[in-house]
Amino acid sequence: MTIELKSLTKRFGALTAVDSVDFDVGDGEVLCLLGPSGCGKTTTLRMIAGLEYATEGDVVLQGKRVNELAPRDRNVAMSFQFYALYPSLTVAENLAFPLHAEKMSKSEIDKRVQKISDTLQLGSILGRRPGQLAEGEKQRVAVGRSIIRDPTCFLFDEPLSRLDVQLREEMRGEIKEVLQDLSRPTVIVTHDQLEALTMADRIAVMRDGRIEQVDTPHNVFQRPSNLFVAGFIGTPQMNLLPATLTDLKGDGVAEFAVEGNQSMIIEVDRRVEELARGAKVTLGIRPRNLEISREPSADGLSTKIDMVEPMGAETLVHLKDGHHDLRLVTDWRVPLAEGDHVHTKFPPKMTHIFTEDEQLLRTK
Ligand SMILES: Nc1ncnc2c1ncn2[C@@H]1O[C@H](COP(=O)(O)OP(=O)(O)OP(=O)(O)O)[C@@H](O)[C@H]1O
Repeated sequence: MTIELKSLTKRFGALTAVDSVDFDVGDGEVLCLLGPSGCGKTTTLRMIAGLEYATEGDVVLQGKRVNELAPRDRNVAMSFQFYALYPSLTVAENLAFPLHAEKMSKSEIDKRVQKISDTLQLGSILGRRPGQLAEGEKQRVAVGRSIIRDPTCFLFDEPLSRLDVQLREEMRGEIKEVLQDLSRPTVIVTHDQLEALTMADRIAVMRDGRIEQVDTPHNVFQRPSNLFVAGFIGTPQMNLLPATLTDLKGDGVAEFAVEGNQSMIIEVDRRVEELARGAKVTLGIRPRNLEISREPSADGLSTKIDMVEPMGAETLVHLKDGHHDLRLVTDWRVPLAEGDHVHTKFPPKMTHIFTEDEQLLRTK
């Protein structure tokens, strides 16, 4: 492991900005720190870079504890945005710029520029100035400039936040490819879940200074370890319904009383059998997993269509069951009218169960 954080904690006076954070990042691995504003992402990154000192815990880079080392002695590359090229310098000069501070020979600098230019396919534009580049090209040069120093690890803080949507989409894939080729550990801070889901090998979801889950993008989405992660990851947001387990029918089939007096019988995780009747739970189901039908049945709730929002290939339907708002995404072609009464079905095994302590009831 080349970046290891051990019980890393940062306090600013009475505020614990980062609270006993543990994770490690291997060579060639991209870990995204994801979470709402103020949850401690940037402070964690700054402690790895040495721009903030840890109050407690350790930062270990390539097996060596670096807590007391100054940023320049850690040989990490930290960049905030892939932007701001020097307009009067050529692409080659922009790329070489960070190397001048390192007192490198001209031939070594040329070699590095050549290598980066090959990796990012900048060969044909090396002699141009930023004003003569397309936006996507400028971005590639900016990425190149931030990785040319060959540090032990890369740290990026919201690297794509200033870009427009289309460029962001292009750059996500491109940066991921480049980082994979470089075989260094990378930590990227973002509050944009799409960025994390597409660029990360693993995502660390943070809240209030703590890590809630560190896992692959697939697992963070499919098996959120608690209610916070479930609600934070996924757009539109997962439907979360407070309910009480009223009966167990065997084989993971259970009856729930959903707040507001409706009950339904659905197939869920078999571990539901470990809960006692009367247990308070939260049922979580993604909007794309809900189904609607005109016929009432026991495996769902009767609802009324509150709003229909076309989203191109899919339609977002807002439903009300009297007490809750449910979101459903469908490509259903049958016309749906606002005010219609429909039955909202919870298909087998699509519903997550969160226990009273907000943790996911896990499959064995
Ligand atoms: N130098 C500082 N002095 C005092 N408090 C600070 C300092 N730096 C950060 N904080 C506080 O620590 C907490 C975590 O901040 P941090 O910038 O790490 O969050 P973040 O998750 O990166 O947020 P954002 O996405 O908004 O950048 C916040 O409450 C912030 O106000």
